[in-house]
Amino acid sequence: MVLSVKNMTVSYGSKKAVDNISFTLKKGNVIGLLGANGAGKSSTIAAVLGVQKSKFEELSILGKSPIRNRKEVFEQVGVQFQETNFQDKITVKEACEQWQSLYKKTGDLSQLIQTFGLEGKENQLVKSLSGGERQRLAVLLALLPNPKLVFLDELTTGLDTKARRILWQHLQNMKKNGLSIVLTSHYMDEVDALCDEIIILRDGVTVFKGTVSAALESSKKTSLEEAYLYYSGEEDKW
Ligand SMILES: Nc1ncnc2c1ncn2[C@@H]1O[C@H](COP(=O)(O)OP(=O)(O)OP(=O)(O)O)[C@@H](O)[C@H]1O
Repeated sequence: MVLSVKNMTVSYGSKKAVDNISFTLKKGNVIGLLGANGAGKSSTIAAVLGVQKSKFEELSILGKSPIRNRKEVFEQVGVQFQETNFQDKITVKEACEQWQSLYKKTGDLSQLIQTFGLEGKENQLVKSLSGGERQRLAVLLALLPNPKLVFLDELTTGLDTKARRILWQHLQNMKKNGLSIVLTSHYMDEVDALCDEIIILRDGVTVFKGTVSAALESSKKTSLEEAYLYYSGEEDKW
């Protein structure tokens, strides 16, 4: 297993933000964490990465503890944050080089710059990139260590239709080459295109875990969006 989480709970004071979540992820598979705003997706990722305190029976990434074997594990793991905080006066190239220096081995930077449509923008300040370009840079940085597992938080928020489809295509190819992905998304077309399995969280509780087709079957809905709304408790709620 690339990732194994058993009975993990994240609490903020007396509030349980994630209640007893369990899941596993195999090589080359994609799992989607879904749920309304505040359902516990980011807290789950932070706890799995070991940056948020949690209680658990088991937590292992590539067979090791991300807490005890932090350095070793994170050589092989990429993380895209919802809002990557870049320094004010840093260029695209400098941001990539800074990120590269954190890892012993990285993938081919110029290839990735091409893949993510940032060629010709290497010397541009990151803060002057468009929102979509900055988002693509954040995904590029997550993939820069040539990871075995990558965490993508709100992967294509802010990307236009074409950019989303190109990105899905790239991820599907990387998946075929064995990349495992944990992603959060509010877009069910994206989930449908990429995920082998989904977990739907509602107030921190896992209300559905399984494949997209199992979600359709058990909810008796005809689209993933409807099934998602049914499970997440967002139906008819503003
Ligand atoms: N540091 C914190 N202290 C107290 N409560 C927190 C903290 N971080 C998150 N929470 C609460 O925990 C719950 C889960 O938040 P989390 O950010 O994990 O949700 P999410 O599913 O990622 O939401 P979104 O879709 O809006 O990003 C929310 O009710 C949130 O207000």
